[in-house]
Amino acid sequence: MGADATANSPAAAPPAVAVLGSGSWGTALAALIARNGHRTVLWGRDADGVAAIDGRHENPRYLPGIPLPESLHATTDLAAALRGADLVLVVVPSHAFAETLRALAPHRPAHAGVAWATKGFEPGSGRFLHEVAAEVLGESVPLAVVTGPSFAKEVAQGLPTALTVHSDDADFAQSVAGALHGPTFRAYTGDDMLGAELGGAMKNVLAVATGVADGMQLGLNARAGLITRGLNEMLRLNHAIGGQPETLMGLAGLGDLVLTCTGDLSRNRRLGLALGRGQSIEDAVREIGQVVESVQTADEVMRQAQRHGIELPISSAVQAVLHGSITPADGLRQLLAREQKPEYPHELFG
Ligand SMILES: NC(=O)C1=CN([C@@H]2O[C@H](COP(=O)(O)OP(=O)(O)OC[C@H]3O[C@@H](n4cnc5c(N)ncnc54)[C@H](OP(=O)(O)O)[C@@H]3O)[C@@H](O)[C@H]2O)C=CC1
Ligand SMILES: O=C(CO)COP(=O)(O)O
Repeated sequence: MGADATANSPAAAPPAVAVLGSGSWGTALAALIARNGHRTVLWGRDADGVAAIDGRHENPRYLPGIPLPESLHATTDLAAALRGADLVLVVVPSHAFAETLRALAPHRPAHAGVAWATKGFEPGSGRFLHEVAAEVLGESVPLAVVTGPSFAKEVAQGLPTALTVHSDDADFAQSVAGALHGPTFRAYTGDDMLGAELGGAMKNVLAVATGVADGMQLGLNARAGLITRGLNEMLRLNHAIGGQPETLMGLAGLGDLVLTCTGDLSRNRRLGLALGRGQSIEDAVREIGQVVESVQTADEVMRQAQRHGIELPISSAVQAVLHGSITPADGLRQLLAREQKPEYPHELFG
């Protein structure tokens, strides 16, 4: 039997990772990757928060009381965070996505691909984030989206989680998934960035709808009906834009929809609950005190729907409620008054 050529060669060092965005999700993912043994640097813009992560190994504003690994370093210096990185993971809100990419571009090591765990579209244009990334970074840079049902707090606590990494570049998807995958974290891969981004964006809007229904105490039947008809809205828009249906039936769609529509850790669901109980959107967003992506995403989902001539009654009602042009009770009346019809009038899985 021949000798194993790799037996005596040193193991390749795991890729060094720069995580950009030190809110709850960026911190949780950076902690996960550091615990997996990667050299990990977290960049944030808030000097006090960064100092606490780097010095006390805690993010007191976004993940209070959860110990972070000592091996995780944090900095406000973007160039320093990116120095020596083999992989960049962007985890800022969607409204800061393009500006963060423009800021990182001059400092990105030439071989480092860029992934993001941001959910939403570019506000104002409705562009998919992979379109923004390709334009800012260039077509040759490996790109990937990280998405799926994953509350930051639970990931930071080491609770079991599964998510998915989609990229046109299978090797890059594998490398990003490899950095995330660990004893309590399963990272799957796929090649459908369109579907994956659509699912992650739309579920935030639909979580507001179920939150509103629960806030109005409409019952468990209403919640299940909204989740399922919400999935139908996702599938129909996904079909129109050319995403793969199985992506929406997996972690990036159904999985995240169920989590966000039913889990009270969701900020989008909590916004809906508050609106359903009669609170104003301004007060609700202030009380939540973190990013609530649906506020902008509802407009961009409807922009996509109009572009493709697709009717999305639940998403449209959420948009109107978020703009204050109808009350939650009006939204409910509108949905219940719609004509009776087949559950699946069109071919979605062909
Ligand atoms: N939290 C979660 O469980 C999950 C979140 N996501 C997605 O991750 C993305 C980030 O959300 P999340 O971490 O939860 O949000 P948080 O509200 O927890 O934190 C937002 C972070 O973004 C920073 N930020 C805001 N604007 C800018 C900017 N212009 N430039 C740089 N940094 C900025 C904030 O900095 P500062 O504190 O200085 O304001 C803060 O560090 C969202 O798209 C969200 O949908 C996806 C999956 C799970
Ligand atoms: O995306 C998330 C879970 O997968 C987090 O949801 P919220 O942004 O509604 O908190």
